[in-house]
This record gives sequence, C-alpha cells and structure tokens, in this order.
Amino acid sequence: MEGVDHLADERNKAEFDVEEMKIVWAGSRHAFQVSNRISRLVANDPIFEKSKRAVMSRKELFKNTLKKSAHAWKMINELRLSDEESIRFRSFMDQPGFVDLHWGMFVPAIKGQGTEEQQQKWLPLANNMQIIGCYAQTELGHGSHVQGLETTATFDPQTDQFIIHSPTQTSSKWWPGGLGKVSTHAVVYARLITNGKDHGVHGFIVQLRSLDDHSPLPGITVGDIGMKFGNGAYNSMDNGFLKFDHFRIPRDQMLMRLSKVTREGKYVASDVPRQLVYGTMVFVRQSIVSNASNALSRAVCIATRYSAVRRQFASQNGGTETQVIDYKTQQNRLFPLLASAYAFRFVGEWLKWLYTDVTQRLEASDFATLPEAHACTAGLKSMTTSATADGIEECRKLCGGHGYLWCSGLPELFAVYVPACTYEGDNVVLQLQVARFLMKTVSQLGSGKAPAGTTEYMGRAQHLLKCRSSVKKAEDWLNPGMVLEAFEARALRMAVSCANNLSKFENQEQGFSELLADLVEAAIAHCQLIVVSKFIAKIEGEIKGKGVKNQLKNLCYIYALHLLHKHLGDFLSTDSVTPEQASLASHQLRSLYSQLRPNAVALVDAFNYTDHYLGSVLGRYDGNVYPKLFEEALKDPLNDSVVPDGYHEYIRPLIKQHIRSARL
Ligand SMILES: CCCCC/C=C/C(=O)SCCNC(=O)CCNC(=O)[C@H](O)C(C)(C)COP(=O)(O)OP(=O)(O)OC[C@H]1O[C@@H](n2cnc3c(N)ncnc32)[C@H](O)[C@@H]1OP(=O)(O)O
Ligand SMILES: Cc1cc2nc3c(=O)[nH]c(=O)nc-3n(C[C@H](O)[C@H](O)[C@H](O)COP(=O)(O)OP(=O)(O)OC[C@H]3O[C@@H](n4cnc5c(N)ncnc54)[C@H](O)[C@@H]3O)c2cc1C
Repeated sequence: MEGVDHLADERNKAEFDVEEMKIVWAGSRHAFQVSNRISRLVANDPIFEKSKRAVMSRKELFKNTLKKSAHAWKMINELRLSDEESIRFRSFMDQPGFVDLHWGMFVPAIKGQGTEEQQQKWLPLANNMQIIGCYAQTELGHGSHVQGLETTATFDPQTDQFIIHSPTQTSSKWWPGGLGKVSTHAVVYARLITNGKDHGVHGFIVQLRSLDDHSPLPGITVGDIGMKFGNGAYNSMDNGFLKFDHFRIPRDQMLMRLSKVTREGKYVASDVPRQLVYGTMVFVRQSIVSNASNALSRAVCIATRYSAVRRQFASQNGGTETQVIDYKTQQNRLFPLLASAYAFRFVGEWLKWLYTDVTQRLEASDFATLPEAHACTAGLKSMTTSATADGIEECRKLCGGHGYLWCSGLPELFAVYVPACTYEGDNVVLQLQVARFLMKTVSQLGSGKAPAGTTEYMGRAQHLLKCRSSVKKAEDWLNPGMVLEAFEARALRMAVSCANNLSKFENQEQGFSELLADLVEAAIAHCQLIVVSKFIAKIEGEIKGKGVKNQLKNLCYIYALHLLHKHLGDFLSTDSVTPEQASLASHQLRSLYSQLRPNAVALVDAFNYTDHYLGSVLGRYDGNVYPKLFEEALKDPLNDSVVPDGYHEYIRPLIKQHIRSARL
C-alpha cells in the first residue's frame, strides 16, 4: 500500500537515537546536513532519473551521462555549491562518467605534481571545465608494472619540445576513464628521455582534441575500448585507448614539481623521493576506502530492509511466516557486512587524516611517514574493496531470487563496483607492497629504530610473540585489549614467520616470489588489525546520542569476532587463540547478533540514503516491495506489447509446424 511504512514495526524496535547515528555515519553534523540536502536535491530532479539504464543502448547511456554531467555542472554553478557540496552532488548523481576522472585524478595530478606556475596556468582552465582531463597511465601491455610503461617523451633541444610517442602496440594507452570520447587533455605518463638517457616514468600534460571541433589533434589516435562487464553499469564511462605518433608538446608541459628538464635538456632531479610521482594514486586509493563503505552500506541497506520484509516458512507456533532476517544463518551472513560498512567508514575517516598528515609533512620536506602512508593506502584500498565486492554479491544472494533482478539495484551496484578490486592497483599487487613494508619493519626490529604508527605493535614483539590470550569466558571477547592482542599476535606472528622463511633463501627476491601467497596473507592480517584498531579507537572516543555508543560497540565486536571466525586457521596456527577461546568467540558473536537484530533496520536507516540513490525496489524505505516489483516488471520494454515482436516470424511457425506434424 502506498504511503504505509511496512517497516514501521522494525523502526519502532530501535534502541538508539537514529538521528544521532546519522551524524556519526556522516562524520559531523555539518557533513550530515550537506549530504542530506544535496542527496534530496539530486533525487528530486527528473534529469537524474536512472531506472532505465539497463535497457539503454551504449550510445544512449553515454549521451545520457553527458546530459547529466552538463546539467550537474549547470546546477553546481547556479547554486554556487562549494567543493564539498559539488563532490556530494556528483556522488549522489550515481552515474560513472568522465567527470570522475577529471575531478578525481586529472586535477589532483596537476595539483600534486605541477609547479606553482603550471598550477596557475592549468587549474583555472580545469576548474572551469574549459578543458576536460583524464589520467593516462595504464597501457595495453602494462598496468601494474608502472616502471614497465613504454610510451616515450623524448626532449628535442632544437624546438624546446617533448616528442610523445607510442613505439609499440603494447605501448598504447588503454583504460583511462574519460579518454575514449570526452577528454580534451590528459596527464600522460611516459618515459622521459633526454640526451639519450632514460630517466623513468614522468607525467606530462598533453592536449588530445581540438577545443573547437573536438577532433583528435594530428598525431593522436584515440577511441573507446568497448563494452565492459554488465548492462548499464560502468559502460557510461568512456574508457579509452590512445596512440601517439611523434606528437609534440612544449617543454613546460612536463609536470615539473618533482624534477625538471632545463632548456638545454639537462635533467634535474629534486631531493624528494621519486615515488611522489605516484602521489595521485595514493590520494585516490585513500578516497576509495571511504567509497567502499558507501558501496557496501548501499548493498547492506537493501539486503537488511528486504530481509525484514521477506517472509519464508511458518513460524514454529504456526503464526505468520518468519521474517528471513530472523534466521541465524541470514544474520551470520548479513550482520558482519553491516558491521564492515561501519568499520570501513571509520577507517576511511582515519585514512583521510593520515593522508592529510603526510601531505603536510611532505610540504615541510619530511618524508619519514611516506612509506607507511603508501602501505596503508595500498593495503586498505585492497582489503576494503575486496571485502566490499564480495559483500555486494553476498547481499544479492541474501535477497534470494529477487536479488538477481536488475531493479533490486544489486547487479548494477556489483558491476560498477567490482573493478575497484583492479583499478588504482590490482588488489594482490597492492598487498605485496604492504608485505614489503612489513618485511622491512620486521628486519629492523632490534635495530634500535622503534616501529611507529600502524606498525607500533611490532615494537612489542617480545611480548606478542610469546603471549597467550587470557580470554576465559565469552564476555572477555568484549574487552578491547584482549581483542586487539589477539589480532596483533596473529599479524605479528604471520609477518615474522614470513620473514623467517625468507631468511632461508640466499636470494631475497627469489624468496619473496616463492612466498608471495603467504606474504599476501600476512599483509591482509596487518590490514585487518588496522581496521579493528581504528574501530576500537572510535568507540573509545566521545559519542553522543542515546544508545549510539552501545550499537557501535556491538558492531565493532561483530566485525572483529567475525574476522576471527573467518580466519580461524590463522589464529589457531599462530597460537594467537586456543580452540576453546575460538568457541567462546562464536558464542559471543551469536549473542551480539541477537542484540543487533532489533536495531538492524534503524542501523541502515542511519545511512540516510534516499530511494533515488539506493535505486532498489527491494531496499525501498517504506518496504512496499511486492506491488513495486510488479510495477517495475510492467515497465520492461518486453511488456510493451502482449504478443512479442518476432512471434509471427519465429514462434507461430514453430507451433504451426507442430500442429501439422501432430495431424500427420
Ligand atoms: C575515481 C575512481 C576511478 C578510478 C579510475 C582508475 C584509475 C586508475 O586505475 S589509474 C592507474 C592506477 N595504476 C596503478 O595503481 C598501478 C599499480 N602499480 C603501482 O602503483 C606501482 O608500480 C607499484 C607500487 C606496484 C610498484 O612500484 P615500482 O616503483 O615500480 O616498484 P617498486 O616495487 O620497486 O617500488 C619502489 C619503492 O617505492 C615504493 N612505492 C611504490 N609506490 C609508492 C607510492 N605510491 N608512494 C610511496 N612509495 C611507493 C615501494 O614500496 C618501494 O619501496 P621500497 O621497498 O622501500 O624500496
Ligand atoms: C574500470 C577500470 C578503470 C580504469 N581506469 C584507469 C584510468 O583512468 N587510468 C589509468 O591509467 N588506468 C586505468 N585503469 C587500469 C588499471 O589501473 C589497471 O588495470 C590496474 O592497475 C591493473 O593492472 P593490469 O591491468 O596491468 O593487471 P595485471 O598486472 O596484468 O594483472 C593480471 C593478474 O596478474 C597478477 N599480477 C600482476 N603482477 C603481479 C605480481 N608482481 N605479483 C603477483 N601477481 C601479479 C594480478 O594479481 C592479476 O591477477 C582502469 C581499469 C579498470 C578496470
């Protein structure tokens, strides 16, 4: 029934102040107010309607994205939205497109790697969208191995220009978002060659298309790489290819904040670490962690509301059928995902802080925390995106058959989200960066250099390598110190075990490649410890609102104990817990599920998502699922006519043939 809240009973059960939880989720009262206002602004504008994406052709979808992006830009200007509001606006628009790369990578690359002069020249143009840019790093032959890029930028002292060239087919740029059909400019990563010497990969601002008629400039071959996974979904994005044929750019279009080429062609490296050329990726990886909590919370919101609406099988006393959310199996799959959404939110907040901190330090020429910032952004990007992609698919299954319907919102969410496990660094490749960092830290233990930041616990190796968990009863698993100690012992012991195994190899690189799988496991254990510890830090801080802290505590321990259960092999094999303690953890987890159950719907309401943003019949705020499923079905183009197109050509002849042969 229209106007009736089918989830009202669920909402009445909540034991906490949902409005205060909304503020905790948003990060601050101000952030909540911005999100709340902007999400409704987008939802109420018919231009941003998105339910027909699945039945649009690629060209229609692409044009629809252009239309939405242009309309969004007009509104952002007319309403004079701040940067923060504009970011929220684009995110609630919820349609991947070239603007994501323009604002998300092109502009940050110029800010991070351009000199003051270059910023003054290019940023006003980019900020007014008089030029549109993308980030062209990956090539057909190399994505992960950035040092293996083949595109060359050879300095020509005669003309004071760089000649950008794609010497092989595999050197063609391949994948950059926004490149295929829209971008007028790109930050292109190419091997810098001066006086015949290869100085490795550097960034260059390159104009690709005419600003008059949008045609590619002479020497540029550019286009879209074709359809990607899923209908609709990420196909709104024009991921592109790009080939250069001795294309010339002025010398001052090399991004020269980190190193320079003089008029004479002399390469001048500054004293900052060369890895800063990867700075844009660090920035984006950091933002991907918060995005993971957005995507996972959307899926969890849909699955939770629907699990409360959906009923299967009579209850034991023969009354109404059981809400599927009451099955312990459903809770065991759903509630850890709900907890993960909150966990990723808080670790994302912390990572943002870490990123801001390292940026300020770099500006003051303090590079000490750069390796940790790289390891944290890489590892947490990897861990949270993998868990989120798996979590969205789990939410689809939690919704049974209807989860497979496009209008559940879950197939598209999955299709759009899953490449996050690959872009901005393949998730395995990134964990190996964490592993390198951990191995280095372990090798320095005892050298007098105390590990700091997220590896501070390694400085307590003497204790952590020997200690036995003191958990004796199920409630002990609600003790933050005991939980942290188990996670620290597991992470440290896995890292030390890898380091010991590595030391058995004469050649460290060979040892590393033999032990890759174990190293990735150790890196994941370290990242999980970070997430657990940041969640615990959150619940130990000041939190307002009736019952809010209590709910967050439950979620925190569900997150931690579910991880313990899932990776029990690690915890047992490292002697970080005993089988008895593991069984107490499972007992505690079940109790936490029961405590969470009455609050489940309210906890997803706290995400404050509009029905527009959720884009799901199953996740509707009012829970009015069944009539709306029918409405959606009737909107399908196949239902435009009762007798389908093709009946006379293909169905009728079959049936008639059958009748004729039956008569024989
Ligand atoms: C808005 C969302 C839309 C998203 C659209 C998507 C966009 C993209 O996908 S853009 C392309 C993204 N591409 C990647 O992420 C490529 C992944 N590969 C890499 O980042 C690197 O090549 C690498 C980290 C895997 C390896 O780097 P490399 O220098 O070739 O090799 P080393 O292993 O020898 O590293 C040397 C040294 O530098 C440290 N390091 C590496 N990266 C960074 C960094 N970003 N910041 C700081 N330090 C870094 C590395 O750990 C090594 O340190 P040491 O062991 O101490 O020598
Ligand atoms: C949707 C999407 C958008 C993208 N947008 C952009 C963009 O805007 N700009 C841009 O420049 N790029 C972009 N990319 C490219 C992206 O960054 C790369 O695809 C990514 O970095 C992975 O590199 P790869 O494709 O070379 O994978 P590969 O490295 O070829 O990975 C293949 C397999 O090999 C494994 N592997 C590779 N190296 C190692 C190793 N050393 N040890 C162990 N295993 C290894 C990986 O784990 C993986 O299983 C995008 C990609 C996608 C899918």
